[in-house]
Amino acid sequence: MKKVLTIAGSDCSGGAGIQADLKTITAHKCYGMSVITALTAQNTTGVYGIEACSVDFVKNQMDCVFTDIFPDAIKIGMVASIEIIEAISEKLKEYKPKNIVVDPVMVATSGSKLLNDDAINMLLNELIPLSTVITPNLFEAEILCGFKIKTTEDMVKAARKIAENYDGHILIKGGHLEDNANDLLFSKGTIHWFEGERIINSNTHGTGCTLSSAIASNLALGHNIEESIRNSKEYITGALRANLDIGKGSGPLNHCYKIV
Ligand SMILES: Nc1ncnc2c1ncn2[C@@H]1O[C@H](COP(=O)(O)OP(=O)(O)OP(=O)(O)O)[C@@H](O)[C@H]1O
Ligand SMILES: Cc1ncc(COP(=O)(O)O)c(N)n1
Repeated sequence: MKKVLTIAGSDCSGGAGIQADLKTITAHKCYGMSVITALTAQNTTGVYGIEACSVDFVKNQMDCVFTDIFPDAIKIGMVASIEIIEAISEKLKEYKPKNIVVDPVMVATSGSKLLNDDAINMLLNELIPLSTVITPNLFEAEILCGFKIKTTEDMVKAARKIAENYDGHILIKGGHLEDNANDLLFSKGTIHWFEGERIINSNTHGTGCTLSSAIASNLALGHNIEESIRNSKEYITGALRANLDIGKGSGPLNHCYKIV
């Protein structure tokens, strides 16, 4: 069985973060493992508290995973602080795993900050260079490229700008576009669109986490980057279509739609 590690924050309500990742990894019939960077007290209506893990404890978790069950792919989500980013980078350089998907999580859908402002440069300079693919949403891509993104043309310009300082694959997600949910893959100068019909469903808590852990699972299973994104987009579309409606705010996805 292929092994997939998620390095992310915990969402006690199960919709995003570690919990969404492990559900997604399991739905892909891979073995899921987790390194928790922070605990969040959150639900579908908002984030009500964050307790970051100590740096030593993040390193301890990473050592436990890497020295015993070496992952075939890794998804990195909420990393919380400069110190935690440094710890993760140090351990990735030590163990040199392949297939690293970085979802540069900055702000929750509900508007709460999940990354300290002073940590953005560290994310850019330390963690992103170690990744195979990054999966910013429109807001995160704006921070990475330095200008506003409103249209699909802007998405291409943003990807070109980000690629000036980054060698890997860039997937800019169009979930927050006004019309279709089209995602752009920019790989070494080549543009590839993954078109997605917008599904009318306000329950989108954890879509970014789900997509990035689905991509990591597909890479672990041996698919190339384009196949991995195509399969992951299909997975997320199904999970949105399956229309789970729980909680008082923007609810989670339905990961059970494919499980027998
Ligand atoms: N209403 C929708 N219909 C179809 N696909 C969607 C919809 N909303 C998001 N997606 C898809 O879900 C994936 C995640 O994109 P999105 O832009 O929502 O990421 P995100 O903002 O990081 O997610 P999160 O809400 O977890 O922060 C993308 O493939 C996007 O196209
Ligand atoms: C622990 C954690 N990680 C990531 C997100 C982003 O997901 P969303 O934007 O859907 O709230 C989150 N809310 N919580």
